[in-house]
Amino acid sequence: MKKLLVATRNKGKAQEIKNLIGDFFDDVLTLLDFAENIHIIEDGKTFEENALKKAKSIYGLYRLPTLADDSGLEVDALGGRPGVYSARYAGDNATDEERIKKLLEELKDVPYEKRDAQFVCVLVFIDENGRVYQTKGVCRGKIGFEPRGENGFGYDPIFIPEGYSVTFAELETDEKNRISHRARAFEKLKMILGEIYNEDTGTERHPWNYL
Ligand SMILES: O=c1[nH]c(=O)c2ncn([C@@H]3O[C@H](COP(=O)(O)OP(=O)(O)OP(=O)(O)O)[C@@H](O)[C@H]3O)c2[nH]1
Ligand SMILES: [Mg+2]
Repeated sequence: MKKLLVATRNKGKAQEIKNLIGDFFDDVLTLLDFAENIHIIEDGKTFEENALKKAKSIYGLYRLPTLADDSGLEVDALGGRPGVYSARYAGDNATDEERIKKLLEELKDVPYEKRDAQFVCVLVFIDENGRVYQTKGVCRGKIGFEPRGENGFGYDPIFIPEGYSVTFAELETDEKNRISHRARAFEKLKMILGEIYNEDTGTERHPWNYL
């Protein structure tokens, strides 16, 4: 029975990760399944630092294969903000609605052609031997003028991915999971997992950093 621990307390993210991880593990647990309230302080300046800290903290406690996802929304007109502060953008206990409201307020005078943004996802995976692997995925798009759609989580109702006229929250779950920043980071992670866990494929090993 091969277990994966996912170092997240975010329900929307946890669900997407379960959809995206494939069949490398028999059981995928997140911190939401744990009775203890494990809290990791995300004080890194980059997604990479925070993802590594989350993965190392949980691996250090259980020594099982562990995955962490640090992600966020970078808005060009705001010089990349909220970025690593996406979760805390409107204060520690704010809701998704409050974060969206604050962002739309900050962008109220910015015209559509200047509302470019990107979602970024960095994954750090630590295998049962303590080896660390990192991948990254980016999805570019625009910030809309009002929230639209019910699917997804977080900033999804205001993010319109490139090549689309609807928001992430208006897309079917499967469609978001084909094109999102997280989907792109998972494509690369799954190549690595394939090499770690299906060693008999006879293929050349790739460099471990798939950034
Ligand atoms: O609309 C969205 N669609 C996405 O696909 C997405 N991915 C990330 N985010 C937002 O970016 C922050 C991540 O912060 P984050 O990586 O620290 O996660 P978190 O604190 O929510 O949970 P944890 O994994 O740290 O426990 C949070 O505000 C998320 O809402 C998204 N928003
Ligand atoms: Mg967090």
